[in-house]
Amino acid sequence: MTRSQIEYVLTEIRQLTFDNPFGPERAQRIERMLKQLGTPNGEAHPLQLASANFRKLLPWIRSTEQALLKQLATRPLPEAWKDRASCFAFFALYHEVANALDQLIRNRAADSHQNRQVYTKIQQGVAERHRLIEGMTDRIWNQPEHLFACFYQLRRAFHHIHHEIIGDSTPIQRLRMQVWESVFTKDMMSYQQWMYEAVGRFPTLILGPSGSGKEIVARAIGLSRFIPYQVKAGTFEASAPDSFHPVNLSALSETLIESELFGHRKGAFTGANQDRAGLFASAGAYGTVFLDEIGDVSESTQVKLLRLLQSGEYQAVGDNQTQHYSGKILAATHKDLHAEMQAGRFREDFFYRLCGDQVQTVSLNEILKDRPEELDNSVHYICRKLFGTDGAEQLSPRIVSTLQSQVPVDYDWPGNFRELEQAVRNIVVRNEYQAVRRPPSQSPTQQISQAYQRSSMTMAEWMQAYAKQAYQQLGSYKKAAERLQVDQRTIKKWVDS
Ligand SMILES: Nc1ncnc2c1ncn2[C@@H]1O[C@H](COP(=O)(O)OP(=O)(O)OP(=O)(O)O)[C@@H](O)[C@H]1O
Repeated sequence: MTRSQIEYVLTEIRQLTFDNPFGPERAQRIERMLKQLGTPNGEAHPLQLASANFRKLLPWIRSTEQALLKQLATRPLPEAWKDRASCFAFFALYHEVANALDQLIRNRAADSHQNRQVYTKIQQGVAERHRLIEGMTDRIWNQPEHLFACFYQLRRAFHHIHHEIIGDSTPIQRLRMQVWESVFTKDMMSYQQWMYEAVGRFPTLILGPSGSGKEIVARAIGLSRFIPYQVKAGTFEASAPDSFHPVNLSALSETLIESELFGHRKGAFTGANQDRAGLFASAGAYGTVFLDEIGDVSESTQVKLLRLLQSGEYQAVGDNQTQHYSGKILAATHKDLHAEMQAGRFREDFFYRLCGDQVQTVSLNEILKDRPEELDNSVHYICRKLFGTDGAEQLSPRIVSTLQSQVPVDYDWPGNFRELEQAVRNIVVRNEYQAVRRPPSQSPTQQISQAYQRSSMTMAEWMQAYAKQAYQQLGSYKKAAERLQVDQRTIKKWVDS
């Protein structure tokens, strides 16, 4: 290879190393590089989880590396190339061990023998590239165990985001990019050098309509956390596949929520027959607790969670000893939290503590508007989950055509993917799906003014709607009762009815 070819590859690979793998720039860059470099002579790279173009590019990496090392045997690296050469070494070594990392991910159980084999490969890989990384003083190169932990995290994140968040529409591509950034930030280099611990603990709020994949996004983020590797034990400090701890807060009573999250002591309440550790204790420092339906929790739980977010401190129910949680918190809701805050049902301080970062999921309607073919993809994905690959091949074309003939073209899928899953099951069983159209949603003010013009509400409905409007506007039962000059309990009865 010529010197200018080597320099070109070094420059582009530096960009490629830190490009978001789910962004359009990466695919464009790879295509440009292949155009510039031509088809490689080497064997196709056996990397499994990669696009065809990327596999074609990898032999170029190998030959650039050989040419570079040959050149380095006679003269030192130009100063301006050093940083790029180190990135190049990172990229080349990562892809050399990527299949072995995939194997670790597939083999869910911790296996110290397998971990040690990959670790040794990384150590050898660093040694072989010592001339490419000369002068580099950062942790990545001086602690192979840190490099291993970074590689393992990168691969896990790629794997989970790729496999969990399905679809080729633009909004879904954007969502995958957003999730990658939520894990690694936009500055991957600083993340891997020194930000990984702190950023890993940033709480993240996932917002979006019901059934639009908030839990899927939470799983992808939670399972992609950085976990240090312990050389002596041959294990990671926590088991990655067991590090995600979800809880649906709307399904539990107040006492159960606190017991589930914080644990309880024996005798703390009726039925507490023995001590029990809560989710925060089980999750540990490298775990993630996912608080689903956070918009539904009471003020008292919000206060306890706020304390935990601020100081890491909490107490088990019936215990006065303080415990600490230093893992990650993810929370999700389909509710409009700004409206909830205005109405006084969601604390502002809690909201701001929760959203170290925010991710917004996408409705099925938005996806289908952008790319109608996604209906086929989603149905195929759902059928594969229900009946396996062969079943999906057989069933999904029939299901798609039934949907197309029975569901109006402009149907907006209010229940999102969950509704589509239901539709698939209905068609499998009864060969039909009856989509229920909802009336377009109106604000309380619109409803009241229409009803006023048409005199279409009963007196009781009128009082109820008026009380709700006052409650939403003023933010508390007390203030609404004062304004409407009625008893607070009356307001509460109307609002909650
Ligand atoms: N992009 C997608 N493609 C196909 N199926 C999806 C997608 N996103 C979500 N699903 C499926 O839709 C169902 C609902 O997803 P999930 O539980 O994550 O939604 P949610 O937003 O958390 O809902 P809720 O607000 O009710 O908790 C799941 O079975 C999931 O597998």
